[in-house]
Amino acid sequence: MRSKMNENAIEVHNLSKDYFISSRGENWRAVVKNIYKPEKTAVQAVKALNFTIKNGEKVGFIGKNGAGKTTTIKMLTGTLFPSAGTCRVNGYDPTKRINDFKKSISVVMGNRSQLFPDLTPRDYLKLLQSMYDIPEEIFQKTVNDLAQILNVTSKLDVQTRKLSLGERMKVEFLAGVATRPKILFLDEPTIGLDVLAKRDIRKFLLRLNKEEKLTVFLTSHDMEDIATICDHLIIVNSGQIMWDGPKTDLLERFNQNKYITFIKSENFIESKLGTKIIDQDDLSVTIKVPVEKVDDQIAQLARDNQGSDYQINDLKLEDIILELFAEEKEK
Ligand SMILES: Nc1ncnc2c1ncn2[C@@H]1O[C@H](COP(=O)(O)OP(=O)(O)OP(=O)(O)O)[C@@H](O)[C@H]1O
Repeated sequence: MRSKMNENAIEVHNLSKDYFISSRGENWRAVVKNIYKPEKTAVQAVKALNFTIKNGEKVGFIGKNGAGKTTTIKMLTGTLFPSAGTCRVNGYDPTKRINDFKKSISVVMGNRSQLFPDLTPRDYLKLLQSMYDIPEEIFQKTVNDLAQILNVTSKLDVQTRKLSLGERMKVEFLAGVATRPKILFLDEPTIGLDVLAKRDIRKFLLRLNKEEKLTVFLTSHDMEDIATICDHLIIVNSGQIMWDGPKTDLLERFNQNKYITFIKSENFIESKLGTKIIDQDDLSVTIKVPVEKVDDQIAQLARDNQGSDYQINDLKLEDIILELFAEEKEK
């Protein structure tokens, strides 16, 4: 049943997913035994997730490989049943897979195309138009506007198999939003794309979010994607939530420090630094220093003749997330 207006876009309560995999056995005896009585081991991919996403938020769902991101998206979009817990998406229970629910969301996966290689994008879009029963005039305007923002107008009548990866992904995006979903789920959507294609897609998402209040749920290993698009971050580790909150809160938590990167001198001695090394190679080294100590630290390094070409940088989102994972490991 549809819940009331002004609802949250996504509500997740204790959502869990276990996969069961059968082991083949270490020797032929075990293999034969397994045929008659298969032994199954459970993989806990998602462990009791709880989070809420408001309408119109742009959420970055971040985690290392195997953290449970795709599994979560599959449960939120109704392609996988949870082992425990519940979720509501646009007020619907995804497991019911009713048409109104399916029409209210779209999914774009960077590694799986939804287009038909033999059709042109325009033919595919017409198919969507009739499936979603969208009036001709509105649909044409939507497609033309969106194609222009994405710089793919000239590609709409080219057979899909002849498009480059970037052009195809742009058409996937276009098709994803041409049906006017309320939530767009994106799983690694810019994987393998060049900087220009990424820029067009980021601009496109920000515009749709602003103008249409489209809720965006994005998983990406590209921290530039996350940093430019998202305002709410959920970081997962081994199927559990490690951080859930506004991006600004996370940046603030780490903004008491700066990174200093410099070229090592011939006299460079690690033990003289007196501070944590973040990264180093044969040529350069990066250290983390509290903001108020940056000047003193550089003066000291210069006095000790430790290096040259000092550069002071803020911690980027990518660095912060790496530090969060490091903190978690130390616990
Ligand atoms: N069909 C499946 N059967 C068994 N185990 C699975 C299946 N799909 C995923 N897993 C396991 O569940 C865990 C979570 O996988 P998932 O694909 O959700 O991670 P992810 O965060 O999306 O990773 P990536 O960033 O690499 O895409 C992993 O340990 C994975 O091996």
